[in-house]
This record gives sequence, C-alpha cells and structure tokens, in this order.
Amino acid sequence: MTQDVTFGLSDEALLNLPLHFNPDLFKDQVVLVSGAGSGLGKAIAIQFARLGARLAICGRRIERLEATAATIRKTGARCSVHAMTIRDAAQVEQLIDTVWQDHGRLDVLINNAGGQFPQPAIDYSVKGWNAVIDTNLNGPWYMMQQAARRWRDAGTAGSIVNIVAVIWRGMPGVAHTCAARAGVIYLSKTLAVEWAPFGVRVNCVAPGVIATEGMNVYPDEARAEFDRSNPMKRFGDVQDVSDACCYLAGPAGKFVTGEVITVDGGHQLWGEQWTAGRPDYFKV
Ligand SMILES: CCC/C=C/C(=O)SCCNC(=O)CCNC(=O)[C@H](O)C(C)(C)COP(=O)([O-])OP(=O)([O-])OC[C@H]1O[C@@H](n2cnc3c(N)ncnc32)[C@H](O)[C@@H]1OP(=O)([O-])[O-]
Ligand SMILES: NC(=O)C1=CN([C@@H]2O[C@H](COP(=O)(O)OP(=O)(O)OC[C@H]3O[C@@H](n4cnc5c(N)ncnc54)[C@H](OP(=O)(O)O)[C@@H]3O)[C@@H](O)[C@H]2O)C=CC1
Repeated sequence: MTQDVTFGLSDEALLNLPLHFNPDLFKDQVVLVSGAGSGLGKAIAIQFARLGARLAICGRRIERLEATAATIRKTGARCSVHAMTIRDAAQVEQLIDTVWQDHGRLDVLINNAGGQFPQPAIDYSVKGWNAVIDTNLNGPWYMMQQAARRWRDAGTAGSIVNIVAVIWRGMPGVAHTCAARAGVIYLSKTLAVEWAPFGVRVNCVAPGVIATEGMNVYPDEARAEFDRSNPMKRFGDVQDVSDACCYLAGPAGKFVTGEVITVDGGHQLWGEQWTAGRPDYFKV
C-alpha cells in the first residue's frame, strides 16, 4: 500500500533557498530542463533561473509545467514551456528546434525526466520493461543526440547533465531503471570523448534518496526504511542535486567530462535500499 505523503519544498521555499553560487553565474545562458513540472526538475530549473539563466522546460503535463514557469518568471527570467514526451524521437527533434527558434541558442541540457515503478524483476511484463527503458535510456539519448547535433552545426559549446541513480550495488526492486541508468552512465562516458571535439561536455548526477513527490511511487513499507539507507540516516534535499548540476554545467566544471557525481549521503558505501519492500529472505 502507498499513501501520498508531502515530500519536497513549496515553490515559495524554492525561490528563497540560500544560493551557493554567484547570482550571475548563468547570465544570458539558455538551459533546457526535462521533467521540470515537479520534484528535482522544478528545483533545478528554478535554481538556474535564480542564477541568471533563461529557461526552456519540458514534460508531458502542461499544467504542471505552466505552474513551474509562473514561479520561474517571478525571478525575472524568461521561460518557455514545451509539452511533449521524451520517449518519441520526433517530438524530441521538434523540441530542440523550437528551443533554438525561441531562444536563439542552447547552453545546457539537464536530462532529468525519468521514473519507474517498483516490482520484483521476475514479474516484469514486456510493456513495463519497455516503458522504463524508453523513459530512462532511449528518451535521454534522443535528447542528447539532438542537442549535440545543434551544437556541432552551430559551432557552439554545450554541457549536458544526466540525472541517473546510485546503481553501483544494483537496485533491487527497480532492476529496469538500474539497467537504463547504467546505460546512460556509460553512454555519457563514451559521448564525453566523441563530443569533446565539439566542445560538448557530458556528465551525470546520481542522487540517492531525495525528498520529492516522486517518492510517492514507493510502498509505505519501502519508504519507511529509506532514511536508513545511508550513513547520514536521512533524505537529501532538492538543492543537494541542483547544486551538483550547477557545478557540472557551469564554469567550475569546465575541465570535467564523462564523470558521475554521486549525491547520496554515503549510500553507495553503506545501507540497504529495498524499493519494492524488503523480501522475507532478507528480514533476518
Ligand atoms: C529510491 C530509489 C531511487 C529512485 C527514486 C526515484 O526515481 S523517485 C522518482 C520517481 N518518479 C517516478 O517514478 C515517476 C512515476 N513513474 C512512472 O511514470 C512510470 O513508472 C513509468 C516511468 C513506467 C511511466 O510509464 P507510462 O507513462 O507508460 O505509464 P503506464 O502507467 O502506461 O505504464 C506502462 C506499463 O508499465 C507497467 N507498469 C506501470 N506501473 C506499474 C506498476 N506499479 N506495477 C507493475 N507494472 C507497472 C505496466 O506494464 C504498464 O502498462 P499497462 O499494464 O498498464 O498497460
Ligand atoms: N527523488 C529521488 O530520490 C531520486 C530521483 N531520481 C531521478 O531523478 C529524476 C527526477 O525525479 P523526481 O523529481 O524525484 O520525480 P518526479 O516523478 O517528480 O519527476 C519526474 C518528472 O519526469 C517527467 N517525465 C516522466 N516521464 C516523462 C516523459 N516520457 N517525457 C517527459 N517528461 C517525463 C514527469 O512529468 P510528466 O509526468 O508530466 O511528464 C516529472 O515531472 C527522475 O529521473 C528520477 O528517477 C533518481 C534517484 C533518486
């Protein structure tokens, strides 16, 4: 059973978080954030706007994107809204074309949209497996390829940050997403070399358990243990992730490519995470 719990911060709180970067850091740059209608994507988009960027945001549900855009515009930043699915290569091509038409450039792509459902792998249907691979591997790939083609053709530099997950010890309960995120990480390492000649950097951020509404996907039993899945014994917050994105995308990260920053309170080293609940076998 899963009960909806309020996780994360209000838009007002996101607008008022203390900034850890210079407010002009991304002045006049254009940043595209996928999945910006909620959770991490919304927090990342708002932080880039507060650091001077112009935003383009995408996702499937227009109402949620419009709400994020309204908050972003309170900072004085421009924000265009694009309702689409990253799972459709043609819609991704159209998105990147439109962003270039609307803003005249693109500097940063934050590939944040994603998600999965918890289920023991042995029970996956073909449709369920494909839905998660499409959302978390194919979609981010279409986005990266279209952005990079534009940067190559325009002769301008670009930076990609892919939001992945802490896959290093596997992810029991979400094996499909573990496979997809591992794919994105090694895709990114490969592209970092292939696209260096175009001035395109490709990096990843791997969040551990971060307090967002996305947590409501998990059963109560699983969520009740999440704050004990890392040695800090707590959830991270959205700014832990948005700060890592700003570091990688901005000038501080200019000599970093093909890297993964893990933001997980130490979970990769210690702690168990049972996303579909702890099986009886592991209870004793
Ligand atoms: C803590 C760990 C670290 C990670 C944390 C986070 O990421 S937090 C952030 C987390 N945020 C999120 O995770 C975002 C929320 N997650 C999602 O949006 C979905 O999981 C999605 C990514 C698959 C969307 O795919 P979609 O738009 O196509 O949605 P759809 O509903 O049409 O499903 C397609 C097929 O998938 C299957 N299937 C789906 N659900 C279940 C299930 N519960 N059980 C079993 N199977 C399931 C089923 O086959 C279904 O087809 P059917 O049989 O219905 O014809
Ligand atoms: N919170 C956490 O602890 C962790 C999160 N992550 C990852 O971080 C990212 C953000 O997660 P979080 O904010 O917590 O969760 P949310 O569920 O709130 O965010 C996911 C976002 O992705 C969008 N999205 C999903 N599918 C598509 C699609 N096909 N096309 C376009 N947009 C899509 C959703 O919007 P819409 O449905 O309107 O399209 C939504 O805004 C995800 O990739 C998630 O898996 C990774 C590790 C831990």
